Amino acid sequence: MKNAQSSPAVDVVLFGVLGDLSRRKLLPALYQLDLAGLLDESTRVVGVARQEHSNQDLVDFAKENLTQFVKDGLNEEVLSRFLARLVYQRLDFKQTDSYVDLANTVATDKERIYYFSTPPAIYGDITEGLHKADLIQPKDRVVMEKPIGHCLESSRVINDMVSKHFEENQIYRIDHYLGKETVLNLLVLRFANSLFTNNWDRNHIDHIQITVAESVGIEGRWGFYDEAGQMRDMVQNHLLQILSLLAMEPPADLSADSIRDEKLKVIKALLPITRQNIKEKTVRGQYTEGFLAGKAVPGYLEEEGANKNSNTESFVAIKAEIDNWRWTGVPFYLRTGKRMPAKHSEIVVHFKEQPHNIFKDSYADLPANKLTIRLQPDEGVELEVMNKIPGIASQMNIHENKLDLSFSETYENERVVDAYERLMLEVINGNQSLFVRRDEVEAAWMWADSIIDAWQASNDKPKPYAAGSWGPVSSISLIARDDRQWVE
Ligand SMILES: NC(=O)C1=CN([C@@H]2O[C@H](COP(=O)(O)OP(=O)(O)OC[C@H]3O[C@@H](n4cnc5c(N)ncnc54)[C@H](OP(=O)(O)O)[C@@H]3O)[C@@H](O)[C@H]2O)C=CC1
Ligand SMILES: O=C1O[C@H](COP(=O)(O)O)[C@@H](O)[C@H](O)[C@H]1O
Repeated sequence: MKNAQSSPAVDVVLFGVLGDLSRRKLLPALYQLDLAGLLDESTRVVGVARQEHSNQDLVDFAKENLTQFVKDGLNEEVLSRFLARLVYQRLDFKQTDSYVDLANTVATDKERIYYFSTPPAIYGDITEGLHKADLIQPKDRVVMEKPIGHCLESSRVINDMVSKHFEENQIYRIDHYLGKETVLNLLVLRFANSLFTNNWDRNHIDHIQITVAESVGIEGRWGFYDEAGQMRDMVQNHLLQILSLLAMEPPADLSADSIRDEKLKVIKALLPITRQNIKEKTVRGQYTEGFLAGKAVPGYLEEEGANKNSNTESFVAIKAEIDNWRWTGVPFYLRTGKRMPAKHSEIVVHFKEQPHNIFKDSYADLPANKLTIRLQPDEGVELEVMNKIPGIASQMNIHENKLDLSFSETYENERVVDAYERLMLEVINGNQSLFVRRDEVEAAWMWADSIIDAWQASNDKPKPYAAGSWGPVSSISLIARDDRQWVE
């Protein structure tokens, strides 16, 4: 189908097509683009994996997973059009001499998008294999999933190997939080509203809380997750990306590098957390058995495939500080964890209190204004303000109220697009703005590595918290020490 935005005809080559990310997110995202008429009629999806399978097996696999993961049901006509785009190619990604097989499958007359949905340790092998089979042209692009590496050093090795054969303008380091509607809206909220633009600094803001809570556990991903933990899986990438968009200086424009330059400065200005201050600045936790939505769930150490002695954290809370003109003295409290009471991610900006209260008779302690940005679910923006209660009494009766902009109510005819859909389209169209540059990844690792090193050196075990709770008690103390509390 020719589309209104006329995206180019491409071959999307999905390495790891039978994996978890592909079946839950990537194939559904591509289907949705097809449904929206955003794929060129000759665009194909070449699924690559190491088992022997036929094209029909891939079609059956895709159909089963699209049925499960595409919300709002499937359109039969679009489904058959989409399934007809699929081609399967068997390949052991580590056998770098065997990519000639792939060369016989992918198109030579189209731009190619190589999507690495595999463990990052083999990104280098895949790049080498593609190079040896002469499968990299200047217009081709590569998408690398996060986390890139396990630490700064391993991320450098991986980036070096990929950069040997791809230029930086061909490399799309994906952080799917950058494709979320509400995360993108941070730019609009901050830079299209003078109310916020002019009050977004240490003179007006007391502190900021960023919570990314998940109710899921590790979902059968023990092998990957236990090596990573919540710090590498979520903080090093998603939370630092949110933090940097929230805290960056206004970019000159919306171009990829203008935004990335500003984000990088924020990450570089984060005060290091080291062996000296690790205990006061961070808390790490691990869930034990508990209840979620009334259902008993196992603890981390009882998950399928678990090593009972694992000290990997499934929860992290951090008091982060940005050492620059705008933010000195304003803590950013971050917390993220698995098996928390609900999937609930939000940013709460606590403005400073009024210096003086002329409404003491009706309200002794005027609360500060609070801006809540609901990232997911129930996307929206909410501002807590004080308001007069209507009435004839001569005394002013005032109370706290909310200006609430709910996306689902305000834009009821618009679908909230999944992050992977948006990002896949950006790659197809060759726009790097919503992807992460190498220096950002490295600066983020540098900060995260210091925390991980300090945890290892302290030998402390992660603090237990019951599944279905908001994390270990010590995460409450982390913020209470500053006379503040988490917004629940
Ligand atoms: N799952 C998620 O929700 C998210 C994942 N990511 C990232 O996406 C990437 C993929 O993750 P995920 O899908 O969960 O991982 P999976 O392990 O589910 O999938 C990886 C796929 O790569 C294949 N593979 C691994 N090694 C080789 C090899 N040598 N030759 C051929 N195939 C190989 C695996 O094949 P086989 O099945 O035969 O082992 C598997 O199908 C990772 O980098 C992860 O960090 C990022 C965000 C979210
Ligand atoms: O990257 C990852 O993100 C998911 C959470 O993503 P969301 O879009 O559902 O908020 C997380 O569960 C996973 O462990 C991590 O790898």
